[in-house]
Amino acid sequence: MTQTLLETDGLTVRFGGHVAVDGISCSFRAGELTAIVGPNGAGKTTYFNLISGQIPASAGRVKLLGEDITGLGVAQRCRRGLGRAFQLTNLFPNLSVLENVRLVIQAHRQKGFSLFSMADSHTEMTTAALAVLERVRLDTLRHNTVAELSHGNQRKLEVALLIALDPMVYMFDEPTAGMSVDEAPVVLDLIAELKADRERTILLVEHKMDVIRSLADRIIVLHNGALVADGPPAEVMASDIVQEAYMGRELEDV
Ligand SMILES: Nc1ncnc2c1ncn2[C@@H]1O[C@H](COP(=O)(O)OP(=O)(O)OP(=O)(O)O)[C@@H](O)[C@H]1O
Repeated sequence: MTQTLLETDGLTVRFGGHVAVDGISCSFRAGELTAIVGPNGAGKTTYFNLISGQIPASAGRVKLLGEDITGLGVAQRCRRGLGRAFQLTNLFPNLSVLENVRLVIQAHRQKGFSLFSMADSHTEMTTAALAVLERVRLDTLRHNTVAELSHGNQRKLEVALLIALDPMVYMFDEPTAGMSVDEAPVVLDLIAELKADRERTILLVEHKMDVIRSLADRIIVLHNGALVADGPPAEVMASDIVQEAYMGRELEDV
């Protein structure tokens, strides 16, 4: 049986009187790409924020590889294998693209500091960083600073940094938003490549139907903070519940 990597169990967050994520219980298995869809304000980003630890849950649990990580912060979850695309604002805009990737690799490996191994590991980490940059076709821009990159290339760098972390769970939030028609396929191909590695699971918040169709093995639908549909793409997209959610009609009766 395919291994469950990530689970949320009754995950809930309230902002004042508003329940933004309402008791979501869901499991994510290795080798699966799950698209998370729903109308604006459905709770998709908030669900992501709860999983990655950006905001604390009001109730419920998050489990990674069966272990309860609800009480852990973002960095601790990241170290355990939960990877969400970086906010580039958290990086070093005046360092080069290569330096940024190398720093992530270095931080991730957390090797003990040794003068003898330092030179070797520096060379090895540079090689590893370059390999990651080649995968997103940013190797030719490796000496540019992050601040000099176009928006599309900054998004590609976000994906590169995530790959450098080598997580068990990849979380992408509209990874091709703002990219040109030329730039988007590189990122989509990469996500398809990551998916081919049957040991990871990928969560994708996405509005673009063509992207969902080409990548998703499964779709979960959120509406008013609740999980209202879960299944294979063709089935879910054809369901009344999704048709109604996207038409903006009420779901109370469902
Ligand atoms: N920090 C917050 N304080 C108060 N309300 C919030 C907060 N964050 C989100 N919300 C509310 O929670 C609900 C869900 O928002 P969320 O951004 O998760 O939706 P979404 O499905 O990601 O929408 P979109 O597709 O527009 O990005 C919305 O009503 C939003 O206004």
